[in-house]
Amino acid sequence: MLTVEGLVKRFGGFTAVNNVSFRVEQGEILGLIGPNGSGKSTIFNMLSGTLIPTAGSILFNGAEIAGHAPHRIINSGIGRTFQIPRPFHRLSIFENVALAGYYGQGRHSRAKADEAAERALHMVGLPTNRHAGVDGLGAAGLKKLELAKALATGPKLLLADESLGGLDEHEMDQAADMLRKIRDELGITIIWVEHIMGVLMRVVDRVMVLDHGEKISEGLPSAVASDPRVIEVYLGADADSSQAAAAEARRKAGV
Ligand SMILES: Nc1ncnc2c1ncn2[C@@H]1O[C@H](COP(=O)(O)OP(=O)(O)OP(=O)(O)O)[C@@H](O)[C@H]1O
Repeated sequence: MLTVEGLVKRFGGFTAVNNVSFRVEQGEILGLIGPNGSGKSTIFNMLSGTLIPTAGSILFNGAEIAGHAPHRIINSGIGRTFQIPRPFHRLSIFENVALAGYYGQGRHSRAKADEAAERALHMVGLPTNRHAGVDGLGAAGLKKLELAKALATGPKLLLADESLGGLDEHEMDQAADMLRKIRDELGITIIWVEHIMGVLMRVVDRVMVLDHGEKISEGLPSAVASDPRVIEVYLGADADSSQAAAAEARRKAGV
């Protein structure tokens, strides 16, 4: 479904993403992890059109989309959530999601956007009535709203950016289960960027690990969690604590 080849992003003389290639198959959940500043968001920003790659190719269902504007990319079927939810506070929950549907589906039909909003809100478990406000939503509710907005755009591929930040353990499990449900029930392919490795490992089919803008490991969660390069760079240089964290990740991943 998605084939990325030789993706590069430079900011001046600094290379944030250096020659990264990967594929995502239809119906897969790919986890994208790496330490702070390793290039995860920069890759998402290139996939969603907010950044233009310095070099490389992004083929989505066979068509080149590298450098396309965000609205073209959304209309072609790639939706995304953002790390920091920024809803319109003067609009209701429903209106926020319907607006995303109106913009994202490129159909300019109010009725279709409303339908998409209703389905998306139902999927994530938020109220579908027209008037419930955004301000009462806590961290978990705002994450759900973010997800509903992305779903209302009608994605075939969903880029989920750090969906678990700010959630407690129970909410994290629920959010991870939600991503799997979106894949299982709606058939949406997902790339999931996340810091919290344990929960991610339980849900994804494959993981790709970045460090300093380069891909350092890729594979099944069980193999990646015990890859010495991942233990060293992602889990920290301290051998004892990194081994313990890897063991914990494997325990949570059930491997
Ligand atoms: N617009 C920009 N201009 C200059 N440097 C940037 C820009 N955007 C990102 N960077 C740098 O590129 C590198 C990769 O950043 P990026 O946000 O992609 O990392 P990340 O893996 O998503 O980090 P985090 O986990 O903290 O979100 C960082 O060193 C960052 O400072």
